[in-house]
Amino acid sequence: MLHSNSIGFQTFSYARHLCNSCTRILGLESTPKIIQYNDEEVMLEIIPIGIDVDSLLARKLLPDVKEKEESILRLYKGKKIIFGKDKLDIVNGILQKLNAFEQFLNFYPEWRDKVVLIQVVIPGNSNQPKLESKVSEKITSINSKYGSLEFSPVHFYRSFLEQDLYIALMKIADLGLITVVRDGMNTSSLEYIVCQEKNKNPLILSEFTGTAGSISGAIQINPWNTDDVAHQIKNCLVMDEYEKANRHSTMYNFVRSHNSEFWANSFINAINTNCATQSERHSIPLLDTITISESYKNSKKRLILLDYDGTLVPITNIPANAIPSSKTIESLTLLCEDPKNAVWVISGRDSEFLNKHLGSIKGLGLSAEHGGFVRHPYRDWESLVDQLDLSWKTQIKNIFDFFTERTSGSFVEEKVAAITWHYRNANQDYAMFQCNQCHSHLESAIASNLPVEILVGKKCLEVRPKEVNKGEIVSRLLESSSNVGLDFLFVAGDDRTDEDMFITARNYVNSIIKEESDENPLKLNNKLPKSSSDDNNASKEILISNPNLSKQSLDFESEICQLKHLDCFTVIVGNRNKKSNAFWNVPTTYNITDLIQALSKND
Ligand SMILES: O=P(O)(O)OC[C@H]1O[C@H](O[C@H]2O[C@H](CO)[C@@H](O)[C@H](O)[C@H]2O)[C@H](O)[C@@H](O)[C@@H]1O
Repeated sequence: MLHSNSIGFQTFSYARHLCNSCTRILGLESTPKIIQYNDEEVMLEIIPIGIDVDSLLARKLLPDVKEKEESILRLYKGKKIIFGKDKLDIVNGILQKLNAFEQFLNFYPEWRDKVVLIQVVIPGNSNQPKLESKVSEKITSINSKYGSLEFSPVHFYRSFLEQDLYIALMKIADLGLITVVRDGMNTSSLEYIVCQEKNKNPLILSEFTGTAGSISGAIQINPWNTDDVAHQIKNCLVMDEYEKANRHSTMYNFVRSHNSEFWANSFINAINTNCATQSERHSIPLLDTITISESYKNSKKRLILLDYDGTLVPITNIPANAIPSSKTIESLTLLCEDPKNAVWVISGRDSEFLNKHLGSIKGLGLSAEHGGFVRHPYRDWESLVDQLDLSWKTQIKNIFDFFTERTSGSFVEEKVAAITWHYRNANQDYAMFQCNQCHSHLESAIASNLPVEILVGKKCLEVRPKEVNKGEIVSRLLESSSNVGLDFLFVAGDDRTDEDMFITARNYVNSIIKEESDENPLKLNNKLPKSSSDDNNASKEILISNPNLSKQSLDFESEICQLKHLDCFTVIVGNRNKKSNAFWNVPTTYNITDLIQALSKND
């Protein structure tokens, strides 16, 4: 399933169950609409099944059907007919139905000779001899207790039902009774509603059916609640015509509008939309180094924001060993020496580590623990988490220690305001399993009660304060007066926490465009692509952020640049097929090192 682009579900709860299983068993990240799998997005759609209403409406008028209706009515003259058709499977709730019907006859003796339950049972997916004998016993017991020589309250047909007879039974029924304890795309309820177009008789529907979520005019029941179902049977048999008509019209309108054609179209639309989004996403272009070099050269005020692990420095097995190369240090030093540049390393590492390896670079800005601490160039470290309650750390540490003891090779990295459990050096299959257990425990038992966010990192689980993220620190830097008049913005990162930086950069560019378009509406509007009025911001943003465009676009871009020039380059390091908010991609940290070296010598 996880190799699909889209998965369609009958109900929201089925989609939720899959999400939960993927998060808890496989450790995947998910939202109610998306499961993240191997850098791919599996889209979850709720598309309840529909039936071919028109052909059923036509079929029910056939003379054969009419004939069968008349013969059944003759057979059960003077009786109310309750109808049910189910497969002989444990989940179809036949026993629950019989129990409820028995209770109804028990509670309401005045109805004993006046109602018949016609129960059609078709063979199930497997042989169910035990269930079959229980059902037979129950029917015999009801019929002997409440029936007579002339009349049996339960009429049981065990066979495949010919279509015309099935339609005739649904047309003449006074009540449809569906008591399944679990099902998916069962269409019996929909067929019953269409067949009742004229009589408008009610439907009792188990809350566990796949259609219960959409058929709001039905009487919903829990099939395990025998007494309630018994009472509802009686209420339906005495329901007034006005209520019947109201309930039926709600159900019928839904079934008509959500027919099989609508169902098929919903699937096709979902697949088209999702595939289009995914193919767009798959084309994160490789960073055009000529364009960025030219842009760098022509700019006068630059902001350069770099993540550390996986961006400036390759991933290593032991965090302490991930240290910058001399080439990286030299390039950063040169970049910082240029008065046009403000250069920052924004990392999840703690301040002590960043100080040790990057602290001596003059003019370099540092941000530690995902923005919890900052060191402006030539200043001391400043804490942004002073006011936060960090008492949760002890509780999280205890949980991480528990998993560390049981996962050989894993360890805990404790920082001031965050805490990380690393398992890169443990047996991977087992560690992944442990990580999922730990994650699941944190999500269900801890996260909702504590002011924290849980992050699935690269072979690690990290817990940090909710209020802290890299986007916040980027936002502060962009808003700071020292960055007014910025004309070159470069942001590079490799993991989930860096996405917050990309999003903030994108929003910043969009806000500038909005400002410009508000100030110069004519000039900008004349230049906007005509077909994309709803998408104006996005188009403009791409034009600004992605200078590698067609001639026509470049003309438009240069027009914007005259208003206010800003070239923004957001770059994701690693797999270019990965979902990201960055516009550009480079495959490895070495490309970043080469790039910053080239830029530092470029001016
Ligand atoms: O924001 P970053 O600079 O990317 O830091 C994120 C985390 O990086 C470190 O862990 C990761 O890198 C280690 C060294 O390559 C690797 O062994 C580990 O598996 C990775 O998860 C760091 O230890 C964490 O504190 C940072 O939050």
